[in-house]
Amino acid sequence: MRIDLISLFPEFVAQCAGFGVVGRAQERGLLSIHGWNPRDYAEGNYRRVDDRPFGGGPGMVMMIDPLRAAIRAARAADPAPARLIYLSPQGRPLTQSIVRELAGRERLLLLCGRYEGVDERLVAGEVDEELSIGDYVLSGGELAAAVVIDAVARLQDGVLNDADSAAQDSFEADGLLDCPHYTRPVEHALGAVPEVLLSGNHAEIARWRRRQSLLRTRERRPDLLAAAGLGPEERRWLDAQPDD
Ligand SMILES: c1cc(-c2cnc[nH]2)ccn1
Repeated sequence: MRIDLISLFPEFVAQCAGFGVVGRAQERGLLSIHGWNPRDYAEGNYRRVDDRPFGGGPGMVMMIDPLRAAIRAARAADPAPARLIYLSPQGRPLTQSIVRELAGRERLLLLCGRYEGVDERLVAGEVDEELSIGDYVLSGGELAAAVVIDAVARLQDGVLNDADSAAQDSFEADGLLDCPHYTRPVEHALGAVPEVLLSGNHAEIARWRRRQSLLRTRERRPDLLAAAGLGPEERRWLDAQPDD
């Protein structure tokens, strides 16, 4: 997968993407990330990329032309077509199913705004879709872009090894919250490891983990249960008393 990033701080995202699974994916040629800085396309002595908002108010707005030139340069750098995704609080909330859809694309173009945002005419004229990673305001879209890159990189063929893929299970496999995890020591002042996990009975361990995921999801994110497609035994678990 090729990812082109239009940002005033492309190195910020490249740094975030340089560690762990995503860093390894780049080293192995499974993922490439290219940065395009609108300031490199800004004109005038000060290479201006932002200006005051019409209508007054605080902050600055990113100007159309430097962004548009950077977007065009990014598109021209590779023949593969790509939709332009603008990371903004006004976007569609990012979910694992959206991540799966993005991960299937050959190429992503990610636009990161700064300041109060981007001139709406650029959004209307160039942006294909807007994505939000949550209902809060960041200093810019770069952290959101790093989240998208990490999530889609993990789904590229060959990126996750067996150890890594375990961490993919919860949302990826069934849309539920993950079950609790334990490791050595068995006994600790903070408590012991649940007996079933020491039993070696893999069927019982799998049932226990699934039940814990369901109970934890019901407790913390009941909104996720509707889409989980529960079987009859799982419904019984949820209908039973909490300590059954
Ligand atoms: C995506 C982008 C943003 C954001 C971009 N610029 C300020 N906040 C917030 C949430 N999700």
